[in-house]
Amino acid sequence: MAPQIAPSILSADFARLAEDVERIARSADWVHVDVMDNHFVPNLTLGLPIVEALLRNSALPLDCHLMIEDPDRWAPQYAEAGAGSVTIHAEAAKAPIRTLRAIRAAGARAGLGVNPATPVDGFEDLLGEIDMLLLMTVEPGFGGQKFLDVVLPKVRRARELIKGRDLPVWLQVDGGVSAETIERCAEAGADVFVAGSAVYGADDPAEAVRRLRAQAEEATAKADW
Ligand SMILES: O=C(CO)[C@H](O)[C@H](O)COP(=O)(O)O
Ligand SMILES: [Fe+2]
Repeated sequence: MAPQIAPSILSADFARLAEDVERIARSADWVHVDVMDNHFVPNLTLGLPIVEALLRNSALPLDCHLMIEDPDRWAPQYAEAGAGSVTIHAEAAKAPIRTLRAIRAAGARAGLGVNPATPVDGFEDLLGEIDMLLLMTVEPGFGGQKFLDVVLPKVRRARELIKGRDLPVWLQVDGGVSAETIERCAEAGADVFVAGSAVYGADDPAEAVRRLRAQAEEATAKADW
């Protein structure tokens, strides 16, 4: 699967969200939307009404990353609203299989997210229930943090597990992904790259996306997975 770039609007201008999404519309694949509830993570961002408004304004699929305490209750509503993908956190979900199935039944890709310290071994039996595995490469909660190299062996391990089962599961890295780190992520096995500050902190966000894509494609072509 060709590398996908998903700019995170966490680093966009929240007063001009539609315009900032439009700025990357022709170069990005997905728009990554970080939903934070100030309970699962110590930050508060946006919720369903804003996602619904973005859905009316964006031609790109919305990739909703739910960093919330009660994803079992909320995730299906994001899928029903029309999100392209909905990711719930393994640390937060109490009924992950039911919730992942509800996301898929509503027509969205189902994602499972794991924090930097959560191992992926133990979730291999859920791989058949998901379309994407999201590995946090920073502690969730804020944009602009430093990439955690310590997660890279887990990216490799996750790629092995996905390959071993021959499943069409996207492997997404999220946090601190930039021109300095994207190649290491691609070499380790990631194929979806979330980048917030590296895109919206650039003078030309669309060009930043194109550069990240070129780096990811080159590193993937050289990778051994
Ligand atoms: O989920 C997230 C934080 O919890 C964000 O998606 C992520 O941090 C993107 O921002 P940046 O690229 O600036 O790290
Ligand atoms: Fe995210």
